[in-house]
Amino acid sequence: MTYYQPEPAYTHGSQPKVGILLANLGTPDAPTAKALRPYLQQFLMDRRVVEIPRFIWCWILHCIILVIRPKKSAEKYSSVWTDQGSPLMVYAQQQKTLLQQSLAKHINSPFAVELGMTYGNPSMKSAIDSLKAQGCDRILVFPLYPQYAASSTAAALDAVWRVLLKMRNVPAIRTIKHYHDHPLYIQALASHIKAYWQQHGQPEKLVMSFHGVPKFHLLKGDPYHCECHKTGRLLAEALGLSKDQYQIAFQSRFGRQEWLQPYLANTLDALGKQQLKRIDVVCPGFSSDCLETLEEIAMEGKHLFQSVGGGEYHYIPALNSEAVWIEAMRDIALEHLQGWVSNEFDSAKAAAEAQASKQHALAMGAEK
Ligand SMILES: C=CC1=C(C)c2cc3[nH]c(cc4nc(cc5[nH]c(cc1n2)c(C)c5CCC(=O)O)C(CCC(=O)O)=C4C)c(C)c3C=C
Ligand SMILES: [Fe+2]
Ligand SMILES: [Fe+2]
Repeated sequence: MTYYQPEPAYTHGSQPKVGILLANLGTPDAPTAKALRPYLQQFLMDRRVVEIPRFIWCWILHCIILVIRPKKSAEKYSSVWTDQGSPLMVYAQQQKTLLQQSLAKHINSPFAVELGMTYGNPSMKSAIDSLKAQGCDRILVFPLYPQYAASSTAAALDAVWRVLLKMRNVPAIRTIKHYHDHPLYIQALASHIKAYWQQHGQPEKLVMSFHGVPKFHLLKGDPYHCECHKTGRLLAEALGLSKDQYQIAFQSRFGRQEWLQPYLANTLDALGKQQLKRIDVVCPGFSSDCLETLEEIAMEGKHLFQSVGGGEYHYIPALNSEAVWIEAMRDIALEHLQGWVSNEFDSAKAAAEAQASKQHALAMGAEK
């Protein structure tokens, strides 16, 4: 009997392989109360997500929330569920496949890409086990959250550490903390929004909606609020928008505590009452569409805005599997893989350096 899980057999002289672990939140296996209950339990028991003292929270969660919420959430999930499954899962799988294909054109050494979820399936353990079984002894963790938040990014990293704690032969690990201000991410968002406007025209105002977190997270040092604002400012600059042409808001408030403000619901209410002819809403913090964008923003948000006198309402889809986003993901990954893989840039640079040193040696020889 051992505390540590069994290791794949060690082979001498095998070529080191690099694994890229795409980490995302996770989603229920089905849009039913039965599938929602274990998913919400795992999610809402995470101290990163809810920081209320355990003895009080366990009681509230099990006696109230897990009795009421699974059925309500299941109804919402049903309204966005696709033939292939939950939108978050469908897009995450597409991102994984496309990133693998795109990286294959740029990396000349062995690598593998896997998808691991903080909650639900495929679990972080199954993803790391698969990478190890494929021979990866170096892993880059790439959270699909552009802005760092303790309740999203750090929760995903915790899930990775929990797996490593039970491992004898721990791989080398690198993590991507954030890319909220990365020029490639901002460019991907801007070109995606411009393409949408070319097809559908431009609104009076662009609302950028980010997932909210409790306000005390900001007061206790979580940089998420500031990173959302920086993304918003850089995106507005890239789109050439003046301050009165865009607005930042926070969605998905949960519970009674104060969350980051302004709340999206209040923003939509105010803009609707101003009788704006058209607003567009985009969610730059979500790398793919999911319940929170497709139901809360595209459906509920539209109803809110129009029920108080607002005009046209457009939800601009997330980056999902857009080519600009896959290319940005690839280049962000390559930046963090430096020294771990040999890519075509390295090969070209190495060839140029070899050529230069050869010429230098020849010249030195000629001088003698
Ligand atoms: C309880 C507090 C919550 C915090 C804090 C929180 C932070 C947070 N969440 C995301 C991204 C997503 N959240 C999603 C769903 C979702 N979020 C919460 C609660 C908190 N999130 C709940 C209870 C749920 C489940 C749905 C519901 O019952 O309302 C999703 C969508 C998942 C899907 O299956 O489609 C995403 C994505 C971030 C980025 C974040 C912190 C910045
Ligand atoms: Fe959430
Ligand atoms: Fe929500």
